[in-house]
Amino acid sequence: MSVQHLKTGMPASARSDVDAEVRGSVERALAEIEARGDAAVREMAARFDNYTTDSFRLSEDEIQALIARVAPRDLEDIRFAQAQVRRFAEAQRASMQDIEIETLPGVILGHRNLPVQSVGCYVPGGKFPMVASAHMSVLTAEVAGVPRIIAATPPFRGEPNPAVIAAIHMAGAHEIYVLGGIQAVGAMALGTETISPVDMLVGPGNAFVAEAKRQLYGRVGIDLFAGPTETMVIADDTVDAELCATDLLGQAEHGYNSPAVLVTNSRALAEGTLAEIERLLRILPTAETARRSWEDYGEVILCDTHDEMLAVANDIASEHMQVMTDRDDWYLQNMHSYGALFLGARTNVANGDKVIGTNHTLPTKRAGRYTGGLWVGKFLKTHSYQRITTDEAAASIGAYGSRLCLLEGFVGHAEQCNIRVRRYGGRNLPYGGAAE
Ligand SMILES: NC(=O)c1ccc[n+]([C@@H]2O[C@H](COP(=O)([O-])OP(=O)(O)OC[C@H]3O[C@@H](n4cnc5c(N)ncnc54)[C@H](O)[C@@H]3O)[C@@H](O)[C@H]2O)c1
Ligand SMILES: [Zn+2]
Repeated sequence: MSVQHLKTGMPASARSDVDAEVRGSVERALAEIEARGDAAVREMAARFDNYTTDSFRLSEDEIQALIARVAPRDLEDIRFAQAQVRRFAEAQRASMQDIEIETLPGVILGHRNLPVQSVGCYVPGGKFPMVASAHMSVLTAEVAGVPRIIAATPPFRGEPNPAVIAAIHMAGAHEIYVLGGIQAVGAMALGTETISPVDMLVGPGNAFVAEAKRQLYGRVGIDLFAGPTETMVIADDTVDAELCATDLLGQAEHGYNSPAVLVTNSRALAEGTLAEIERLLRILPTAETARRSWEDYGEVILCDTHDEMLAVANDIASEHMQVMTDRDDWYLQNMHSYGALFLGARTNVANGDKVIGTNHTLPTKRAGRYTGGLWVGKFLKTHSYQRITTDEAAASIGAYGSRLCLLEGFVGHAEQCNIRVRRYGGRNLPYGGAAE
C-alpha cells in the first residue's frame, strides 16, 4: 500500500491542545449560566459579541420590521430553498412507520415515533449569517411535528441579521433569541429567568458551540457533534485541478479551522491542485480565513489505487465527501463513514449547504463513524409498547417470564408473572411449559 502525503496540516498534538482550551472555557461558561442565569448570559453577550439589549427575545414587531428589510428576491430564494428542504424532509418522515405486530398469538408489540416536545435550534452567524442553517434545523423540526421550536442566532455586525431572522421565522420558529455561542446553547438547554429550557439542542456551530452541546448532552438531547466544517475531495484524472481547488477552498473559507483534504490517485492532479489553490488564494475575497484553514488543516493525499483512496476516506470520515471519479457509484456503494456524499462533477457541496434539499448539519471530527447528519428522524423518539390480549398468552409467556426472572434471582419480578399465570392460566398452555 502506498499512501503519501504531499501536504499535511498541523500535528495532532497541536490540534488537541486547541480542543483542551475550548473544553475549559465552555465548562466555566456553562457553570456561570447555571449559577447566575440571565445575568451571566448578558455578560457573555457583551464580552463575546459586544451586544447589549433589553430583551434577547425578538418581539413579533421586531421580527416583522427585520423581514421588511429583506429584498423580495432574497425572500423568494429563501422560500425556494425551504420548499426543497421541506420536500425531502417530508419524504424522509413518511419513510418512518409506526409498527404493531402480533409476535405470538395474543402478544401484540408495537412502536410509535413521537416528536421531542421542545427543541432549541442554534443558527450560527459569527463570521457569516448562515441563513441556510435556519431551514435545516427549524424547518426539519417543524416537519417532525415538534410543538415548541425556539431558535437562537448571534448578532451579525452588531444587530440581528434580517435574512437569517426571516428564514428562522418562515421556517416556523415560535421564539427567536438574538444570542450566540455558549451563552445561546447554555441558556436554551439550562433555562434562565426569561427562557424556559428545551429538551433538545440542534444545529451546527463553531468549536465553542459544538463543545457546549457535547457537554450539555445527557442534560438535554443533542442532534450530533456538528463542529467546524470539513471537506474532502476524492478525485481521479477525470477532473481538473481548478475544479478540485475550487471545491477545497469553497469550504475552507468557513473559518480558520476547516479541514479540506484532497485524496487522489493522480500525481499530476495533486500537484496541479496545490498550484491552483495558491493562485485562487490570491484572488478569493475570503482568502484570509481560507488560507489559514488550508495551511493549518489542509491535506493532499496521493494513493495508488481506488481501494486505498476508499480506505483513507472511510478512515477520515469527513463531513462532506465530494466524489469525482470514473466510478462514483462504487464509492456510493462502499463508503461507510462520512457526513454526506456529493457524487459527480456536476454536484457540489455549496448546493448541498444552501439549496438542494438534503440537510447541511452534518457530523464532524469523525462522528460520521457513528451517526449521519441531522434529519427529521433525529427529532423523533421511537417508543415501544406491548399488550397481551388473551388469557392463554398471559399464562404462557408468563411461565417463561417467571422462570427467567428466577434465573436472575428476581423473586418480585417472577411474582408479577406468576400472579397472572394463576389468574389467567388454565392447565393447557398453548406454548411453553406450565409453571410449577
Ligand atoms: N458541521 C456542520 O454541519 C456545519 C454546518 C454549517 C456551519 N458549520 C460551522 O459553523 C461554524 C460557524 O462559526 P461562527 O464562528 O461563524 O459562528 P457561530 O455562530 O457558531 O459562533 C459565534 C459565537 O461564538 C462565540 N465565540 C467566539 N469566540 C469566542 C471565544 N473566544 N470564547 C467564547 N465564545 C466565543 C460568540 O459568542 C459568537 O456569538 C463554522 O465553524 C462552520 O464551519 C458547521
Ligand atoms: Zn459550507
